Amino acid sequence: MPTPLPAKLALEDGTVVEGQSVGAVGETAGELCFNTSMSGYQEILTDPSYSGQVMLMTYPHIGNYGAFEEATEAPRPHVAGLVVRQFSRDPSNSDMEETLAAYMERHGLVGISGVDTRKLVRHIREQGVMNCVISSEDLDDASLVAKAKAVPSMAGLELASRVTAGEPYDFAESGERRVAVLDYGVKRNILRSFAHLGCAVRVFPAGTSFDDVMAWEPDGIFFSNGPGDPRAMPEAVDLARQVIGSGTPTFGICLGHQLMALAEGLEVYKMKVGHRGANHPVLNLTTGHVEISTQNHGFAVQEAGLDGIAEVDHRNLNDQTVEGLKFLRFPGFSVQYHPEACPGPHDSRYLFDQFVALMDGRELAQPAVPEPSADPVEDA
Ligand SMILES: NC(=O)CC[C@H](N)C(=O)O
Repeated sequence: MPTPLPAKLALEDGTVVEGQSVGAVGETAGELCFNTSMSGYQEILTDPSYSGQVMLMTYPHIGNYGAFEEATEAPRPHVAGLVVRQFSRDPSNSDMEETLAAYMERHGLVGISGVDTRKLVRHIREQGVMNCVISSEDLDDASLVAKAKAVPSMAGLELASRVTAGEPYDFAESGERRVAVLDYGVKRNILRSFAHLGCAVRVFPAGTSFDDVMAWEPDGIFFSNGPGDPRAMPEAVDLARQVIGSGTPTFGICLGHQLMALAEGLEVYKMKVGHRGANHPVLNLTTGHVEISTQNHGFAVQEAGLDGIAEVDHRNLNDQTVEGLKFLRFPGFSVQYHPEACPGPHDSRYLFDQFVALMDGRELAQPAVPEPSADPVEDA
């Protein structure tokens, strides 16, 4: 195996770290984020919500089960770059179609390994999220730091137009009810989740007019996840306002949740450090149960001003931030986290069933949680 080329990671605050090039040789830039998932690197790399973000994986060993199409959330990677502690260059897995290195090279994805990821995470946690550059071409510290400083801030950045569908398309043509998906960078498993529950699913590009969405006669409207700052998306907020005004059942995930909140006059803010991982505890305030959730967001809905507009029905147990809203003025709800998982646990999958119930005009059933067994061996 050839010796990997040297690479550097530079942060806008002047921090520079040396490592080895992984994936494509080249240079990339974006907001440096970290994800605490212990597996699922492919789902993370291909999540369109990560457009414009360089992903640092806190799990120390990445690439160890190779790469395969089935584990992707989109046809290509969307992260701007990858930062890892140890990169597996010679993985072995009967399901893999290629190595992660080959996948990254094929898609021009630049990465760096050999980085003290724990130290960097502690740095970002203390200082707040910041922009960075990874390069295996330019190894001059001052030049790299200057490039990192020049990366536009994520605050105020509209990125959904980069990843939305070019044309409307049917993901599932037939079903008992029709879900119109507003695509700001939708993950495949959200579409699969609706189809699996017997929904016809039509995906509409960002920028589709209210009339064009309604002409399809949807039973429910879904605002998808996606990259960037929702406050820089006035057109999408306007559309959400029209949808809300029509009284059509509405559901939103992550960016979609933020857009629905903005449409109802609530505020969204940029967090010091976002939530990204597959192990974040969320309290369901209706059932009193804790869900272990998948998360990927750097913005959040402000709790102030909710009176008469929405109730917080899910809350993050790490920092108490708003994780879910039940709206009071129209039939709709939204979550900041990811019930579609991919990667992650399925504790929150019931939210898709609840949306189907809302479209059908049925009572929203709460998820059944098994009683813990007295004998831990029985659980195994
Ligand atoms: N996964 C998402 O939809 C992310 C939403 C938004 N871009 C944020 O970072 O908060």
